[in-house]
Amino acid sequence: TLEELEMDENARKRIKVFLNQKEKIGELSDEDLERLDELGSGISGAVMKVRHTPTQLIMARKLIHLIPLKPAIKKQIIRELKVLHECNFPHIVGFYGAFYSDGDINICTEYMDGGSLDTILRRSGRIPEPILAKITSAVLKGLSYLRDKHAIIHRSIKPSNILVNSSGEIKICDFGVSGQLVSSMANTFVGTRSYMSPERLQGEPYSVQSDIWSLGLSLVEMAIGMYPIPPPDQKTLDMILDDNDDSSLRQNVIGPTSKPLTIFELLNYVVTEPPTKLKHKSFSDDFKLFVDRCLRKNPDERADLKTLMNQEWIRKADLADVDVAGWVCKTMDVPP
Ligand SMILES: COC(=O)c1c[nH]c2ncccc12
Repeated sequence: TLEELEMDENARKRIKVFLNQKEKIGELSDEDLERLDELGSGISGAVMKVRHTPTQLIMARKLIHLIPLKPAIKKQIIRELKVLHECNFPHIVGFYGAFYSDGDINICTEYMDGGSLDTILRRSGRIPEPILAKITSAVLKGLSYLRDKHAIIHRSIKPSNILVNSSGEIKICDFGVSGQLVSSMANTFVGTRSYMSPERLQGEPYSVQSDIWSLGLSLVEMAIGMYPIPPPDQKTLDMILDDNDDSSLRQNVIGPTSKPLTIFELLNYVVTEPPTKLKHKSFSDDFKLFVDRCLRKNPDERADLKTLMNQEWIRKADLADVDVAGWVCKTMDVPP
């Protein structure tokens, strides 16, 4: 129940509002959803902004195209996704329901008007450290909720799976709640970049420690504004991060000096080379220490959730008063 979870009062209220809106929905179906906008076309499927006509609720609808799917497998995935109805937490995106319709698994969730952090990053260049600290605290709480209450590990922490809205809420989505869906999608990995930990890339058994690696890599990317493998050389980093006003101009002039790595070279880099570090005077020592604790190649040396939640950088973040809502509205031209 919500009572047993430590939540502040207004977080509890928001979840109650969400749940009683959800009661009006009943069974979701394709003909009740009116397409409004495209939110993102990832590799695993597209995400649309939709309106549920019977209730007028605005939702995000993710379509996962999995062919061929035997009816028994489809039914198992939809059944396993029902666990999402019990995932009610301030830092987990709300779930309205899942259904199957002409070849697609449809997952309908809460619409977040600030969108995902990869979109934000493309718009804003990079994310200020105080905002990143709030984001990290939210992600750590979300990961510990999933593990402690549902024994789930996320499996794909990355900027595109962290969502924000104009109320300043920060939530994670797209976690591996359905084992069957995870295995049905296992060999559909496509893409030019990876947030996977070295142990997972090498097919070793992995745990929530693997999510910690992905969090660390995502933090470096959001802090410097570019995918951090291979790590940019110090000159490029100084060029990007030194607070002279024409740094954005010079950033275009500089550009990547070496040719981009192929996906194989990139994955090989993660497994064979030393981990990326955050090195620049514009970042606090606490932040650099936190990232170092996340980006250890040996999962046993990598800090665990509990340790990270007690790190100085996070303790200060939880006490800090940061206007996340204002930052989201300014960055995404969303009305406050
Ligand atoms: C996979 O889920 C999503 O991408 C999203 C869930 N809710 C959203 N709201 C805005 C943008 C993307 C999403």
